[in-house]
Amino acid sequence: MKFTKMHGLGNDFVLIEDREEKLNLTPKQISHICHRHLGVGADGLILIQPSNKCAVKMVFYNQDGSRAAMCGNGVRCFAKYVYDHGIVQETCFSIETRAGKTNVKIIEQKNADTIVQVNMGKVDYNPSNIPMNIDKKDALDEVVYINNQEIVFSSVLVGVPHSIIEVDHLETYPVERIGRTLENHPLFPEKTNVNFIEIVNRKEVRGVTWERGVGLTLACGTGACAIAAVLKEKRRIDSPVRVHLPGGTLEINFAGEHILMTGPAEEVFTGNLS
Ligand SMILES: N[C@@H](CCC[C@H](N)C(=O)O)C(=O)O
Repeated sequence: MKFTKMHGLGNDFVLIEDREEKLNLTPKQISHICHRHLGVGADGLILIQPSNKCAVKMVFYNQDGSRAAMCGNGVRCFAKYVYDHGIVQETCFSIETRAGKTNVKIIEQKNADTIVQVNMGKVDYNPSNIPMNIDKKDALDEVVYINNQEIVFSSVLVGVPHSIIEVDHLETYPVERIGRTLENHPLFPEKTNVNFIEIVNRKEVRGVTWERGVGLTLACGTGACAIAAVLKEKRRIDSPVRVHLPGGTLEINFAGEHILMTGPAEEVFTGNLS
């Protein structure tokens, strides 16, 4: 089975063409392929399938084999792959995902990277859609206690559930412990991704993401959009905002209620799975 390894700001993926939709990979096989020692090594696995609604369909799995509706860095890699391999010929096209139709634009080739802009759609603030077990109109500035420590967080849906926690110092904050605990908190029946942020100024934010089904990653595209959306809602930033992540920077713009995410995608190597 042929595969291509790609990444977007260090958030890395194994891409496999499944044009006949016959690949029935089990969660165990997916986590084996993504395993850093026993497999290719990746944060997620992406299948490229045909679509009768859009130009092409992206099926996304996390490193642990769980399915996710959307992946921001993954969709940029996917867009680069289908464009470079002639599966689509246009520079602007639509991709079917479990979160709906996503429009992408191949912007430019910059050294090894292709810069891709993705219309990530509207952010959903309704807790029942996140989903979250609270009876409120939004989940901004909620409080939980983890080991008697008060944690203030906001949650939204950007195709997948995201929670945002503002901290004083990203470098010293216990991101793994709090991330894992909030990911699995009973408030979130389908778990949550957790983003820790420090606001630099009205145009720049630093962040790190604990991803559902993965753990700490070098970047998270949907996470960067969730961070920008929550901070804009609270009038703490202005569009466009640059979200600096351990693997690099994403630019997030607002076009009305839609979020535009711009960033790189790079192919690393190809191979065959035994
Ligand atoms: N890395 C992604 C998000 C992937 C899905 C996430 N782990 C989930 O389960 O919701 C991104 O770049 O958006």
